[in-house]
Amino acid sequence: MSLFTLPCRPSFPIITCRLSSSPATTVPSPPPPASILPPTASATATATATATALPSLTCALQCPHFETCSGCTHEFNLHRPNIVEEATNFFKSHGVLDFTFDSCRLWGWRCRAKLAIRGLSENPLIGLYEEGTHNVVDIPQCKAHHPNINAAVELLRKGIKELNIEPYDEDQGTGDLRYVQMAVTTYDTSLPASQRYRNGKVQVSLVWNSRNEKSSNSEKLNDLANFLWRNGGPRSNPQLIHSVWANFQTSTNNIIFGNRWRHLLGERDFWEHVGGIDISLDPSSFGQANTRAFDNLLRKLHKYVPYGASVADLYAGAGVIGISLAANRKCRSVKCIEINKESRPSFQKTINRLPNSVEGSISWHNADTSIDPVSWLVGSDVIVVDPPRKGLDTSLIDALRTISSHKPSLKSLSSNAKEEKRPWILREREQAKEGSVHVGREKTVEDSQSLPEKLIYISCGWESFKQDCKTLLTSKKWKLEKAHGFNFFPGTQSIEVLAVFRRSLKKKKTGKKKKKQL
Ligand SMILES: C[S@@+](CC[C@H](N)C(=O)[O-])C[C@H]1O[C@@H](n2cnc3c(N)ncnc32)[C@H](O)[C@@H]1O
Repeated sequence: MSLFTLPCRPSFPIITCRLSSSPATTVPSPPPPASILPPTASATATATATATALPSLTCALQCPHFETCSGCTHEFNLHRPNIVEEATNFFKSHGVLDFTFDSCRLWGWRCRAKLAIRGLSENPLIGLYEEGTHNVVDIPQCKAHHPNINAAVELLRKGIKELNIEPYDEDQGTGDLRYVQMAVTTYDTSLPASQRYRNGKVQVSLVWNSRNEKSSNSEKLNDLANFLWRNGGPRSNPQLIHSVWANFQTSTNNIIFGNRWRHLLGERDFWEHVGGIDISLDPSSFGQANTRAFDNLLRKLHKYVPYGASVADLYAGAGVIGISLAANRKCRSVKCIEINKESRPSFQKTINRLPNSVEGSISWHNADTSIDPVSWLVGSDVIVVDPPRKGLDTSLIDALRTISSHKPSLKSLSSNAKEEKRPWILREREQAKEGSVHVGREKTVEDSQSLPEKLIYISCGWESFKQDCKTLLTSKKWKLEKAHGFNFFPGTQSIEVLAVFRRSLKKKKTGKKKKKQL
């Protein structure tokens, strides 16, 4: 059976709403009647409008899994979650009157999904946990997923049934298949740009309940991978599956991935194009779920970084933000700091593909931002932070709050210098070895001692952002200059924030010393 006769291959909604400014007093539109038809391609719109002007009918989730699945909490007005109101008021109260909100793509936006697999081989459940439980809800028609994730899930379901693959049983610790990660690449330059998104190919990572590929159930794993490849690989038209990976995990905790990864079939490297650069992402590295919205954010971010700046990208993952700045803003130096060592190969591949015209030093450091954060601040003009939902580490917040008191200590300088000898840099095309340093430009003493003038905070956790923002502002060391919101997770009450802070410089005393009165 061809993939396209599968009953659950969804239609492809491509409505895009775009709000350029965010009036604080928008009245939410009433919910649409239950019987409205799903949006169609003819409803495509890219409009600059206020929320009240947009018909809510075109912006409703209309997902059959709403309420049973925990993924979405917000059914109507996807283009403008209520939190935007709160954000607008929050930023206004801190002096930013022109907060903008980009509502981005409303359906089919999720290009990266981790799904649990439970149930029985004859009736597998592939989806998310029901709120507050470990009961998996099947979500074959998820409206958030890129449609090709849903198609790949259906193919996987078919494979599980045909090959009698046993889904994982959490209580017993038995079964074969625990989770699947599906990641879509829309990078295919053989297609016209307008067709690339809808023809995205899916990298499938099967989380297998065994220690490694030599375990007794590994034959089944290979059978399942071959099934996916035979039915969705290059022989199917259009190709659905980009590649198949295995991850081995036997622990009984809730951690999805184990440490062992194996590439099984298809292309090993996964490429995407965002922020003006080609990026490589291995399945073990962090990747943003909403590719299009992330691209919008990066393009906005570029404008806030001066040409030739020296940048520290903290919580960098595979360094996508930092490298994109290096390429677009001709940065003198970019340091990416990331705790997960698995992100290193992706960083290296991305660097190798940069055009030769990108000069300057770009490095990736496997380090914990919370340990000696001052050493990353000193010598940078701009700090970019993109922490997990819980927000900035306390030690980093403290370093930023007391920033001007950081005369670069000998410790900071030497620890930075020490790090500089160890980064995983670099441009393999220049045959740099691990442990060697590529510096496009010698570091000057002046560089090493300067303190950042700008802090750019990218946040996926609104509550922690508000807290961190207030802490920075009450320190009087930072002023909030600009803020933008992006609809990274339509269907939820979450937004991604890009906030720009400028360091308050002490005014120099201009008056002459008063003469002592005689
Ligand atoms: C929201 S992700 C952002 C990744 C990257 N900026 C991107 O957009 O692809 C947060 C990243 O911070 C990393 N991280 C978490 N705690 C960290 C720490 N203490 N020091 C350094 N990196 C950390 C995580 O591993 C993850 O890759």
